[in-house]
Amino acid sequence: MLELGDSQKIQSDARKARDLALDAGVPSVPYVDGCLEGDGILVDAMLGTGLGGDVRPVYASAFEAVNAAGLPVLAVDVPSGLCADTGRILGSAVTADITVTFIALKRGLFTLDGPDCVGELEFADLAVPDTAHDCVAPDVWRLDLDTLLAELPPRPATAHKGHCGSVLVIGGDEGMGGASLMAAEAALRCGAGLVRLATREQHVAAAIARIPEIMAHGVAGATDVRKLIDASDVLVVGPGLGQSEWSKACLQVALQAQKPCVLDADALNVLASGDVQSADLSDSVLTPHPGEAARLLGCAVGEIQTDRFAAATALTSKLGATVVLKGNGTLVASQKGIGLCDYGNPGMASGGMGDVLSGVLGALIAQGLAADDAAPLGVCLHSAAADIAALDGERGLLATDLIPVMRELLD
Ligand SMILES: NC(=O)C1=CN([C@@H]2O[C@H](COP(=O)(O)OP(=O)(O)OC[C@H]3O[C@@H](n4cnc5c(N)ncnc54)[C@H](O)[C@@H]3O)[C@@H](O)[C@H]2O)[C@@H](O)CC1
Ligand SMILES: Nc1ncnc2c1ncn2[C@@H]1O[C@H](COP(=O)(O)OP(=O)(O)O)[C@@H](O)[C@H]1O
Repeated sequence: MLELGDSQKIQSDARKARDLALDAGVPSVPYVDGCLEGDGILVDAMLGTGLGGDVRPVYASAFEAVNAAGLPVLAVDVPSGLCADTGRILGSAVTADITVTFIALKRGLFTLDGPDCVGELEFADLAVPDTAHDCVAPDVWRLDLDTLLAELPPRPATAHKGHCGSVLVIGGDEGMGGASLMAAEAALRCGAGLVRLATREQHVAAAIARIPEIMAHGVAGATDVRKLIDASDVLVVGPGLGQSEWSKACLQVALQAQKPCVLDADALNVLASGDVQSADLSDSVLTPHPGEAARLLGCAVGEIQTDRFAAATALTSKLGATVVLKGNGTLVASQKGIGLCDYGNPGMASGGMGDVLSGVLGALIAQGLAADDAAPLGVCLHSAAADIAALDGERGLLATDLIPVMRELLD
């Protein structure tokens, strides 16, 4: 046992654990620079869930030494330096190979920096009885794809395309026709009965050539879009929408329609700019990445990432919608609480991933799910598909690679 800091100051349970170790004959020596040479396993039991502000320099230098030692690291409960509540590294943290967490899963292990510090996660309940857990309501739910998939009703044998809902994707300003096309393709492949696309005229031929099942329309402005909105059940607005006058007119008419919407990308940016009048979004899903979330809340990206749980809650309260705060450990916030998706991988950091997600969500709402049920399922489906697709490698993973995998998972 290597003791870091003043052992006289160790209190409560930490002191009990130290005394037990000493009573059991575990030799104890002070931690000094260079003492980590040799072989074996490093057990990181330095700092835990009580950590408040940034770690002090003496700890930070020990963390760096642990990380540089080249030995396997097992962290107990939480890797030292990681905030168990937010998943943020508090200045410096241990990067573990395995973390054994006790009694309950801590939400910070699953989002932001958490997964990078945790390594493989093991859970030990320490035989705490269920009655103790019954006294504490979890504030975040870990989403499970199989459980969520069970909520999607099977198609009746008599189903026809009119039963499966119609999605209208609105987007694809100059230079971004691909974004709205990816959303439309994902919506069709995730089971929407009909998919229409309202886009710039110049993208129509390419859209039909790639996917003739999509009804692609060139729209010049609000009047053209309104006709398509009237024929559709769910609107997916934003992929490649841009922020031009055309973009604003398309978004405004969509919001006025009071139909369930999935708002993504530039729809969120235009909404944040205040250039359109918002509407009742209670049946809608908004899918900001941290940059878009910052614009919507009028703060810096760093503030969003400092506490993603607080940011997701603030967004759902401010906008009155189900909110998907994207990124490593995506959060789904609604009136039901916060769901956390721990599927997904860094291969997803490539253009178009969010556009595909918006189409998935549109398809699920079109098939009868409420916004706050479609969002957790769609997010898990998308990220779990990315994990399967990334078995061929994370680098070079394309957003459209997810689409056939999602189809398989859905069936
Ligand atoms: N093939 C296509 O047509 C594509 C079109 N796209 C569309 O392009 C439009 C604009 O996308 P841009 O990428 O320019 O703008 P973004 O708003 O996505 O990104 C602009 C800036 O926001 C911040 N940001 C983005 N992601 C972040 C994250 N995860 N965490 C923290 N900060 C983050 C960064 O500072 C970034 O430089 C959207 O409408 C989008 O749908 C993109 O989806 C890419 C593919
Ligand atoms: N490192 C990561 N780990 C897990 N998921 C990620 C990671 N990076 C990106 N993603 C996911 O990929 C998608 C990216 O969406 P977005 O940033 O809107 O992309 P785009 O604007 O190119 O469509 C989101 O679903 C996000 O959660």
